[in-house]
Amino acid sequence: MIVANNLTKRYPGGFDAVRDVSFQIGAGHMVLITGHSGAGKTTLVKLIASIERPTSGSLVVNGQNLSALRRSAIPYVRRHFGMIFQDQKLLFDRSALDNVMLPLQIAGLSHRETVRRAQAALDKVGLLAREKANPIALSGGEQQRLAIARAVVNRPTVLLADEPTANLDNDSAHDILELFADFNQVGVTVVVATHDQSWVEHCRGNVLRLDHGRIV
Ligand SMILES: Nc1ncnc2c1ncn2[C@@H]1O[C@H](COP(=O)(O)OP(=O)(O)OP(=O)(O)O)[C@@H](O)[C@H]1O
Repeated sequence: MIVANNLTKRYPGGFDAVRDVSFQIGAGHMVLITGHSGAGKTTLVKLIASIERPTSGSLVVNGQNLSALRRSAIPYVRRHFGMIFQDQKLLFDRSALDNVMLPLQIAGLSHRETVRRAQAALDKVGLLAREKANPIALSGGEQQRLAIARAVVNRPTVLLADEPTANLDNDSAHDILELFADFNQVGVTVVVATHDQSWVEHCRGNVLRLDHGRIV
């Protein structure tokens, strides 16, 4: 469950990218954040991911008030999130499998369990046959699926994505939407910021539309 009350983010310089926003996202729901360019979508996703901190208001995720957290507690909270950002930050000096193994290595899992889970995640996104490939050798859609495998390998309760289908052709974009829907089917809360209209149809009533930082 994600509950925002009167959430505001003011960037240095005094610009309010998110203004007095309140909403609730139920556990296991799939919710779209949409709106014009500059409306505040990325900022809202970063607030939920605790990459940015609110200037005022409260944001409670899975019962924890992120606005009141000590900085040192943030990495622990982030473990509940799988995150997919426009700049995927894939490591191009490692194989696809190594990229997906990384979060599990950081979490301290045994090598055997790390390989097993990373291969299962690659299988889920249809990339197991490419496990040894360098990400540079993958298409845009495949790189995005690799980023998704890495985001879900830690079994997050919330999957957050910012424009996950930007720069993809229609077919690849559709595959990504289906993948998110599959994770949502098994109970993962999915929050996606996008301009892509095909997601609006899929998410039906669960759309947060932003206009100049406010929900409309
Ligand atoms: N770090 C920052 N410092 C100052 N202003 C910022 C910063 N990040 C974003 N902004 C401003 O906040 C507003 C909202 O930006 P944001 O990236 O959240 O919008 P968006 O809806 O995701 O846009 P887009 O669809 O173009 O990615 C914009 O006017 C942007 O210029």
